[in-house]
Amino acid sequence: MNLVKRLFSSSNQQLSGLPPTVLEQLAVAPFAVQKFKDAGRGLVAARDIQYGEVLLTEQPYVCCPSLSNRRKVCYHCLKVLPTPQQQAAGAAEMPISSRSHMFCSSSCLSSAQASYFTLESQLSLEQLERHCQAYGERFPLIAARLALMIAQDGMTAAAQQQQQQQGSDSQADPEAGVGRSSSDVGRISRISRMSTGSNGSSRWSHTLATSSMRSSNNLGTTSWQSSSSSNRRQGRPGSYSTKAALGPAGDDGSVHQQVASALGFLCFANVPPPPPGPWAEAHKMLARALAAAAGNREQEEEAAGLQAALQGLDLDWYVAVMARLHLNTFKVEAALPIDWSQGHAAAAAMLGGDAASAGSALYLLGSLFNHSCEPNVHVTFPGNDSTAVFTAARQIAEGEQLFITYIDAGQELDARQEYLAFAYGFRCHCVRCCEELEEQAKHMPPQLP
Ligand SMILES: C[S@@+](CC[C@H](N)C(=O)[O-])C[C@H]1O[C@@H](n2cnc3c(N)ncnc32)[C@H](O)[C@@H]1O
Repeated sequence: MNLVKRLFSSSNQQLSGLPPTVLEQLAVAPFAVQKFKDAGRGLVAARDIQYGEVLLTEQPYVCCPSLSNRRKVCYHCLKVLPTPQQQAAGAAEMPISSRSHMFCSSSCLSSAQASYFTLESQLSLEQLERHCQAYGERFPLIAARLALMIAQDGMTAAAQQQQQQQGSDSQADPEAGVGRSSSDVGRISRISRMSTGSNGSSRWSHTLATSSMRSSNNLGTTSWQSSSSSNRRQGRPGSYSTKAALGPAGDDGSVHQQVASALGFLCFANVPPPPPGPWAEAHKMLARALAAAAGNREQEEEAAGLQAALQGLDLDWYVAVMARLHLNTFKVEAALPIDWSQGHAAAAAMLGGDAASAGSALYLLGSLFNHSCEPNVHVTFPGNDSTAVFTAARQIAEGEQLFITYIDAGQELDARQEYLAFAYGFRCHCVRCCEELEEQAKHMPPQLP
């Protein structure tokens, strides 16, 4: 514990931005956060760790099912749903269907409704889903879920504020406005802040990097290319920090601020303006769907609250979110039932493509694990849902850095190096890569003088 505190306090300013939930988990974890020269923050064993020890069990901050397996997993927690045979045998809880989405339990449906699904059920994300299918993208759907969480909160906050105001107006002098409670005032200012962002203007065109901004991003000097070949671009020095674009972080209780605080602490890819075309296209589709929902609302206050929230979800916000999702999202691997009647999809599932994935999820503390092609920590999803369990893959000594693998570590050296540079913007110098590079160099033909 002392080591955790020492490492934590001796590290740079970025660590003070860790969200409270992450700090709580870190306080009981057998590891600490440390800053590394070439890899940004990472996690280090705070004591000797035994092989097979569970280091962390984490729920996702946000997750989303893969398009190909949407009807096989819970729309909220990604739990694999019982097969029709299991349902018929009465061996499992019956899934609940709502608006063509499946939920594993009524509590998952209620949690989804309280967060994003009430609003989502009133609009269509079909166009965005088609776009994701066309580009093989999964992150726009997570960004959409975050946007729905923020928009639904803006909408309900405005409606509640109206109700409270009506209640207090009937008791107090309406002209003096003395019936407005302090929480009303907080909500009013919160909605107006959400609509203008941190500086009240669009940030995309004029927020250029300064060296201090770049230093808050561990990719500041590296090149980055998106994992989607359709939006390849080279990260250049001179691109800017996108943290401000997430909106003001804080604790006024709004989901917008919570999301800004949570995502603001994650590392992100430098995305120089203009934004990648497919990102701008996807954002337009999302904004259109949300705006249509605002237009369809009967309650004036709700519509106004939704409109106000939407202004904070501009293209800058979207790019800032996507720049984080690309570097930090995990694929949730689950034991999905294989439908052998779907020959092609069954083959893809066997080969471990997207068909084998329950979905994608973002973990806040889990995002601090750096990569090695010979990891000492394994990530599994033993509950067949989005709860990630990080386990020691061997005995680890106090002070050793903890690594997971971001890729299929069974690949050859060149493929691993190429993919890590392409998708995560770094050159891997793990022990295995260094040894294999050395071996490769021995077999290179001698250079002519
Ligand atoms: C999921 S984050 C890991 C935490 C990150 N280091 C941070 O400061 O938040 C992924 C990013 O960390 C950096 N990274 C992870 N493993 C690395 C490694 N072995 N060598 C260099 N950079 C690494 C890369 O910039 C990568 O895009």
